[in-house]
Amino acid sequence: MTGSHAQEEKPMQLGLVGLGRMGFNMRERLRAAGHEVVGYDRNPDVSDSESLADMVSKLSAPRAVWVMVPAGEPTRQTIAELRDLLADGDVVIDGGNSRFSDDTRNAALLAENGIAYLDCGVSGGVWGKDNGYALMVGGDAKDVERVLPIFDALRPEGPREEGFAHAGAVGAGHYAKMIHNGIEYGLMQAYAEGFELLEAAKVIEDVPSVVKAWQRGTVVRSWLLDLLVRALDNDPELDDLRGYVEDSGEGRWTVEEAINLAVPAPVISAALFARFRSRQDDSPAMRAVASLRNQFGGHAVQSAGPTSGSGSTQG
Ligand SMILES: NC(=O)C1=CN([C@@H]2O[C@H](COP(=O)(O)OP(=O)(O)OC[C@H]3O[C@@H](n4cnc5c(N)ncnc54)[C@H](O)[C@@H]3O)[C@@H](O)[C@H]2O)C=CC1
Ligand SMILES: O=C(CO)[C@H](O)[C@H](O)COP(=O)(O)O
Repeated sequence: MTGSHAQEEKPMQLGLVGLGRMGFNMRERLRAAGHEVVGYDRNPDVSDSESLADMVSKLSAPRAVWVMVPAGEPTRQTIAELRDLLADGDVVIDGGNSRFSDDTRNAALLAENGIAYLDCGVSGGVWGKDNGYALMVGGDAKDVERVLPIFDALRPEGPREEGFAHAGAVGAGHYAKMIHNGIEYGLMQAYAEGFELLEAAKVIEDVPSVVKAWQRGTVVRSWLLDLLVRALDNDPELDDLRGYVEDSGEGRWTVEEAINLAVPAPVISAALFARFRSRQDDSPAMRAVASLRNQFGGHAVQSAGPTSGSGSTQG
């Protein structure tokens, strides 16, 4: 981490649960900023503590604990355990990609023992250690204020408002991160379709050089474009990997919200569905379309060969 934040001056102690791709680097960044981090991970190779209880026992009250484990059951379970290990006046921050609807439940559970709760959407991926993490926080202002030195150490350098937002009450941080990820799906899909079109067009002789040229001065320059350039530097036609794309849930939740709010979100929805399509070897829907065209118009279909899509054409 280069340079410094004016707000970093108050060193804090933090318990950090989950030291994987994100938590491990966050621990590094926090320590580099002068904070004391006591980590716990189920993987003893990276853990500073033997158990969650052991981690908590190494912290001085009032304690702050950041949870950075997989979203869903592992996060809910960790927070339920923290409810019994922590006490009145402590605070828990969930930095994972939890669904915003989990936050009210987690906050209520912790409140039973007087423990405060903040939800924090984190963006920056595995690059955050050096670049900083953009943070979107939900919860009470007084709790946000308490852990501001931690947020300041994690966020990118520069004006706080350009890498940090107290987005609203509990749930607002994860809601903001959900929409961020929905946008991420749409942006990635647009670059991906542009890439495929460039590849398909016979007029373009060097696709990576065109994409690289877009990095400066263009309307479409962005960090995702920079990452595409980086990927094409290593593998100019991206043929070292399969076009199979998983999803974590964030895109689905964004589309669910679009439906709940009756907000048209055709780009994000299409990007989500493109991922589902990427997991199919053949498309039952397209078999139905081909079959119907054949039924009504006698249009040719391809027979299913030993490998889908490679069959012969039938009139
Ligand atoms: N990888 C990314 O780009 C980003 C991930 N996130 C979120 O951050 C969280 C962590 O993600 P990653 O670090 O990528 O995942 P990861 O799978 O690399 O790491 C998760 C870590 O948590 C540990 N763990 C799992 N259950 C545990 C438990 N009950 N107690 C203690 N440790 C436990 C695992 O051993 C592992 O080291 C997830 O909620 C994810 O959605 C958020 C922003 C970006
Ligand atoms: O939050 C992230 C980036 O901002 C994570 O990388 C997340 O896993 C991306 O979402 P998905 O796995 O659904 O593509």
